[in-house]
Amino acid sequence: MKFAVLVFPGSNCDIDCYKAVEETLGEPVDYVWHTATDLSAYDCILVPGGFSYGDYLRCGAISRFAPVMSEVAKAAEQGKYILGICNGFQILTEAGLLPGALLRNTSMKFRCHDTVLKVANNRTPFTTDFSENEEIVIPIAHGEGNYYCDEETLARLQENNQIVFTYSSNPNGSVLDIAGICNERGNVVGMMPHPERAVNSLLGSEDGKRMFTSILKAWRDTHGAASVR
Ligand SMILES: NC(=O)CC[C@H](N)C(=O)O
Repeated sequence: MKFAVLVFPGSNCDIDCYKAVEETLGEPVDYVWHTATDLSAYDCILVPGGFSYGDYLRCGAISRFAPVMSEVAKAAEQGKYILGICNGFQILTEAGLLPGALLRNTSMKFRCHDTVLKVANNRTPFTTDFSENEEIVIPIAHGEGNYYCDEETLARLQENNQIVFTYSSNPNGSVLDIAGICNERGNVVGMMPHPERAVNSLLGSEDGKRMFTSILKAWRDTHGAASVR
């Protein structure tokens, strides 16, 4: 299974994502610059955190126009796995690949600490290695993580089971304590907490590891035993 880690000017969690794949899964992974126009070689695209384009205008508002983003949309349509973490989540909402928007934290402060998340949906390709309603520890680091959507969208998210993670203690004002969501098909997930920073007990938690092992398992399930290395 081949992973791409997108790199925008100002990404700063790209190396963490790369290492998480390399060390947790040992699968091939490449950095892919934001000007790339071909993602056909990749099975999973990670859109990492950071401050792409300096967060100018609004987090993710400029990145959504990067050349690589039309390839990300194509990959999403093809059913490939796409995970946007923090700034990556912001970019995916700005690009319209996930509904809603990320607003300033209600505290107006950058929040950087561990959070306890509840796994609200363990049936996405990214979450099957968790149990339903399991509580896991994953850190956050953001100034604009306050998930917002209108009531109609929220009702749809609930009906389709698209709320993937919720906070046990809401750090940013997100509607319904939402920490992560998926698209209707489940192959695109966006979340504010950073699973790639929770892949080793030395980092304080290894709960994030299971997002990576889940993705690999999902891919192997759909690509047959021949894909097991
Ligand atoms: N760690 C991140 O990806 C930060 C995201 C974004 N720059 C914010 O502050 O909200």
